[in-house]
Parts: sequence; C-alpha cells; structure tokens
Amino acid sequence: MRTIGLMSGTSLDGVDAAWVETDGEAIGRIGPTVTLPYDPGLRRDLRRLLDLAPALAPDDAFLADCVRRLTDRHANAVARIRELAWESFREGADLIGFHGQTILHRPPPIRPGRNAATAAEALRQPGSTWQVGDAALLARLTNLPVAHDFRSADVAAGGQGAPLVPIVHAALAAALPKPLAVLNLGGVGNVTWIGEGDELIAFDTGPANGPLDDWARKSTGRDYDKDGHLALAGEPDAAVLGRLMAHPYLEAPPPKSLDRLDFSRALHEAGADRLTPQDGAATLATFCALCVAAAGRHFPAPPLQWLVGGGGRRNPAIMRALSGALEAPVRPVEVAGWNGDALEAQAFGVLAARVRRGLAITFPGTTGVAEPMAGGRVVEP
Ligand SMILES: Nc1ncnc2c1ncn2[C@@H]1O[C@H](COP(=O)(O)OP(=O)(O)OP(=O)(O)O)[C@@H](O)[C@H]1O
Ligand SMILES: CC(=O)N[C@H]1[C@@H]2OC[C@@H](O2)[C@@H](O)[C@@H]1O[C@H](C)C(=O)O
Repeated sequence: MRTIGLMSGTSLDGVDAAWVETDGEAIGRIGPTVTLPYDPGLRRDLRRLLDLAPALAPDDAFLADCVRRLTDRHANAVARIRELAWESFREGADLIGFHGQTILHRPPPIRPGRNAATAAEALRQPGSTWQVGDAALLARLTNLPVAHDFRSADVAAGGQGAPLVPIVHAALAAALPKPLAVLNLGGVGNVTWIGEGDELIAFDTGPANGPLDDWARKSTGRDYDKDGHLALAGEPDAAVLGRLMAHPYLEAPPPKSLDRLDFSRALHEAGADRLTPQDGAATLATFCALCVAAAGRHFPAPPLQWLVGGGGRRNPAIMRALSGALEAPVRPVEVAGWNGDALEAQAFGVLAARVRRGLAITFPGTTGVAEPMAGGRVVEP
C-alpha cells in the first residue's frame, strides 16, 4: 500500500507527513516527507485545549473549531506529499494514517498497588485517551480512506494505549545489531528496546521537550530553546533534580505511558519554576536525560547503542546530558539511515496498513495488553 502517515505530536509544533510503501510488515519505498508548522494561533489554542481537556464536552464549540483547523492543516500536508510523490513516482496514494492530536491521555494506573491502593481498585479504573481530528472530513477532503483512532481499543482492553511506534522501530532495525534502544524525544520521551531475539519492550521515559518548551516560552517568549542556547548557558540544579528523580513513575516497571502534562505538578513542587531561565532550562534538559537513564534500568540487557529521533536530538544540551548519563554510545537515528524528523509520521503510514489488514498494532511488551491486539478504524471517503 502507498500510505501517507500523519503525526501531530505532543510538542504541538505542527504536523509531520510522510509517504511510505508497506504491507504493514516490511517497509518498501520511502517517499517524500514534510512538516507543516501550525500557525501561532492554532498552537496556542491547542495548548489551551490540553488544559481544558479534562472538563471538555465532546460537542464544545471551541473544540470543534480547533478540530476543523487541525484537520484542514492535515489535508494541506497530504496535498503537499501527493504533489511531491507525483513529481518523483507519478503514482497516487492508497491510504492515510491519521494519528490526530492527543489532548488527554489517562492510561490505566501504571502499577496496581502503587498508584492505586489495591489491584482491584486499579481494575475499576479504566483508562481513557483522547485524540482529536475529524477523520471523516479528512477522507472527504482527500478522497482517500483514512485509518485513525489507533489507541482507544488498546486502552479499553486495559493497555496503556502508547507507545505505538515500537513495532515500526523493530521493522526498521531488522538488520541492526541487538540489543538496541531507539529513543524518541518529542514533548514526551519514549523508548523501544529490541532484544537479540527481537523481543520488544517499549514505554514512555518521562518528560522530554514539553516542559522545556513551556519554560522557554515563559522565559524568552520563543516556542523552544533553539539549539539548547538557554540550557547550555546554565547549570542543572542538583537539589531540584534530586526531588524530581524521586517521582514514582521512574521506578515503576513498564508498561507505562504519560500525558504531556503529567509532570507539571511535580516540576512545580520540586522548585523547578523558581530557577533562573538558564538554570531552569539546564535542569529540564538534564532531567529529560536522567529519565532516559532510569528507563534503561528496566531493560533486560544493556543496549549496544541508543539511536535518538525526534526534535530533542537537535538540542545539544539534551544530547550532552544523555551521553553523560548513558553507558552506550548515543547517536541520532540518521546514523542508521533513518529520518529522525519523519519517523513517527512514517510509522503511522505503516500502522495504517496494519489496521487495514487487521494485524496487531499493540503488544504485551509495548502497551501491556494481554495479547497482541488489532486496533484502529478505517473511514472511507
Ligand atoms: N534546533 C532545535 N534545538 C532545540 N530543540 C529543538 C530543535 N528542533 C526541535 N526541537 C525540539 O523538538 C520539539 C519537537 O519535537 P518533535 O517534533 O519530535 O515532537 P512531537 O512529535 O510533537 O512530540 P511526541 O513525539 O511527544 O509526540 C520542539 O518542540 C523543540 O522542543
Ligand atoms: C498518548 C500519546 O499521544 N502519546 C504519544 C506521546 O508522544 C511521545 C510519547 O507520548 C508516545 O508514547 C506517544 O507517541 C508515539 C508516537 C507512540 O505512540 O509511539
């Protein structure tokens, strides 16, 4: 299938789109990729939606307006990819994979007995996850079938609903030496550990760029700490880091996943927001790396290397802290020939093909579902 994968991640910076040819198992020709940034108004409104989400009615007018603008932007990204693919291949697309924008993610408690008072209480707390975007509208606007709603069946079955990309990391890494860790540093961090027998363990590591972006916006008015300038001019605060590293999420064994705002209160209580702009940024960049090191302690065997994708690999303060905190070499995914900006979008093309074929998209080692599970839905134009 000639798929167009679309991902708008927790950083709320825009939509990544990518052309991938795949049967959902093997990855064939990889085509053009684009990122269409959101305009500042949409970015601001989506950020507001995250705060409003817990109390938002599904038919809220502000939500509906955001969803329409978001879906339009995705349709623009599809149009651009089609133009580029036509120039290269003279072929049309078969299927879109549309992740949508996560505005709320409340997976089941990560560890019965720790987060919930008892295992029975945990079972009484079903999770929920909410990705917004109008798949039927996107199908109409593009005249293509759209695979969407990738996470909710998994959460309904007791899974974490995230991460979903690990199966695609494993497909891409087929020929690489194992054990291998693939790290994505978006708003939230997530890692995939692939063992020698292709065993998969994947989970969210902790906050990555999300708190740093909020911090940069508050202290400099910019959307993010470009090239880590602010962080590199400061010193990480050991006391704040010590308090943050005591967060129970880090020690809890996988499966586990996070909402973009899950650490907001912990960051405030640890005193991160009382630091200078530079020291605050240095502390948050280091915290991102220390969360990754804590994640590594849950692997069955140490990885030979860490391959890093997502925008965080462009932040030298984060990369330096990672190299300091991890024992194996830390390299951008480009060393394996992958595209670290488009990897997630490509993955949603592959996942769309899997949804179309009814193949499993979540696994006991990734989201913690009891059995490998199909999910997602396809809406026809
Ligand atoms: N040159 C750069 N210097 C520093 N940070 C950067 C740079 N380029 C990108 N980033 C960071 O990367 C972020 C975007 O990363 P990415 O696009 O991987 O996130 P996402 O896909 O939205 O998130 P997620 O993977 O959590 O869903 C930006 O918000 C910024 O913090
Ligand atoms: C609920 C949700 O949207 N989670 C995202 C988020 O962003 C990074 C991390 O948290 C990851 O678990 C997931 O995205 C990637 C694409 C995934 O599912 O693999």
